[in-house]
Amino acid sequence: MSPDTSPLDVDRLRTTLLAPVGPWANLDVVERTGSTNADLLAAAAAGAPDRSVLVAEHQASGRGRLARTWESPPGSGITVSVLWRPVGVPADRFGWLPMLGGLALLDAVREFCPAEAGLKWPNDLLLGTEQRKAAGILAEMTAVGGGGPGVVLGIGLNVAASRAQLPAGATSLAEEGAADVDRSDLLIVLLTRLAEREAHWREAGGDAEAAGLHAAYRAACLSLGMQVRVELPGGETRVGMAEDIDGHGRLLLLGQDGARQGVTAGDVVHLRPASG
Ligand SMILES: Nc1ncnc2c1ncn2[C@@H]1O[C@H](COP(=O)(O)OP(=O)(O)OP(=O)(O)O)[C@@H](O)[C@H]1O
Ligand SMILES: O=C(O)CCCC[C@@H]1SC[C@@H]2NC(=O)N[C@@H]21
Repeated sequence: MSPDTSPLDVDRLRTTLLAPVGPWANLDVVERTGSTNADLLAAAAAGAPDRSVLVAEHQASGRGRLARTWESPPGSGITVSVLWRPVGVPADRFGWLPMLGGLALLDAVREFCPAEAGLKWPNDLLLGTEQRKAAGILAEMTAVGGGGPGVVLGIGLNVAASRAQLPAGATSLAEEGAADVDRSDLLIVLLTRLAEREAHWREAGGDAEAAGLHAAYRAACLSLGMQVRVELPGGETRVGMAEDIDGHGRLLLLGQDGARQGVTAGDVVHLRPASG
């Protein structure tokens, strides 16, 4: 399997996705950068508009949660960041954006890949019978000022890479039965689904229940119903049944003593099956 797919068709992306035809205000595709999230956060601080998109063919220092790295063999996947400034939505509801992004990603992946797909709370897309990680999502708040509160949501998705090119435990669409995926087609579907879900959420004032997000996420989340061990900063761990996601996007754990505790996504160092 070759890691190389055709280069992204920038003209087609722009004519399909940019206003007035499409939902996005700005779309740049760069050949190479360090991190699309870092670049778009800097652009946001300099006043980049709501609904800006940045895509990289080669991302040399992609970042994941908690200063981890995101590895992406050049031209073999999708590395994209979007900027939203959801005017009118209270910032304490922005915690739903990574999950909204996960649902849009799942919609897109299911159109191209026959394998079983689901979401691991809060930010991973898992594929196949072994439930390996094929994509990750990183949401970062924009700096205060620079055009109102906003969020940069970054998505890394493995499309054509072989397992040998990826970190242990990872997989790609190609490895799970989706050969020869056209990355431009996939990116168009992904950015369309992202814009639809976010517009719906924004119209609902960020209310995940009203936007139907809560129910959709519950149905897509593989973590729910499992006994899990959550490692928190400082080495603290919590074990319990992952019962639900609450209105703020926190994972509700039901402990063996019957007590319920909410876990915030940003605090999770690791979330694993309790037996693992
Ligand atoms: N292209 C990639 N595909 C899949 N996984 C990757 C890729 N690049 C990096 N990773 C892994 O993603 C991890 C970051 O994701 P995250 O913070 O969700 O941790 P995790 O290991 O997936 O979760 P957990 O420890 O809770 O099981 C990195 O530590 C890295 O091992
Ligand atoms: O699994 C994770 O922890 C999240 C990974 C997020 C990776 C994407 S790739 C595009 C964007 N730019 C980055 O530097 N990170 C995100």
